[in-house]
Amino acid sequence: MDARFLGIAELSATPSVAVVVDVMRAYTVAAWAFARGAEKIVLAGSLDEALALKGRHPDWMALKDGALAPGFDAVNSPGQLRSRDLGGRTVVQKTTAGTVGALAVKDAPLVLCAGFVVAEATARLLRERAGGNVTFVVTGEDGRADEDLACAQYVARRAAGEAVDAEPFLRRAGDSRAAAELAQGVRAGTHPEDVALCLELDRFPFAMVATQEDSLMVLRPYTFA
Ligand SMILES: O=C(O)[C@H](CS(=O)(=O)O)OP(=O)(O)O
Ligand SMILES: [Mg+2]
Repeated sequence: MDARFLGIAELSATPSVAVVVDVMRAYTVAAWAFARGAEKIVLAGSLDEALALKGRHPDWMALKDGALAPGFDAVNSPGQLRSRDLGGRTVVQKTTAGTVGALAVKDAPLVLCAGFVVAEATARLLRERAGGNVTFVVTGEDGRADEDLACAQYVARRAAGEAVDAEPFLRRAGDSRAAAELAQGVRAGTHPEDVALCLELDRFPFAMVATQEDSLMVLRPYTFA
């Protein structure tokens, strides 16, 4: 497997396989949403689109990063989301980095969204499905967010079949700017356990696959047989 690690702005051609990484916090939140019963997550391109979707589907749950805003039901916090019952619900998610990264590769034949919580399942799906080039979209900080880069590099090595000690990768993520800002309350819409929840390696057994459905980018869990 040939792995490339690119920021969103560095994406030029449509990759054949894309792994969109957002550890803090979009794809940790998405994984928790599925763990709490959500059926699917629609990745919205803007706050207005998220609100319009919610307007057309009042039973859907609209989620944004930052502070809660009128029309939205939840924020991008795994600590807050993990106590919600989302059984059968559709979530609409709009965040600064994670959802933008997935929409940037929406035409790729295979798009996975990942964080540490689904690292091994993501690597397993890559081992099963991706033989050649894999583009890891490092969504944070123009491709330099160390929590995302560390996770991407870890998954790439596991996908290549290497035995890898996860601890240095998790430590890098824990020392990242995003972790510090979340812990210090610099970012809005947080929970005290958000950083720890984002660093739970393989918390969930499923991968997350995004596909286009009726012009929407829709994320669903992928469970192995
Ligand atoms: O909610 C998050 O952690 C970030 C937004 S911000 O950097 O805190 O403003 O969004 P994400 O797309 O999950 O990185
Ligand atoms: Mg992020």
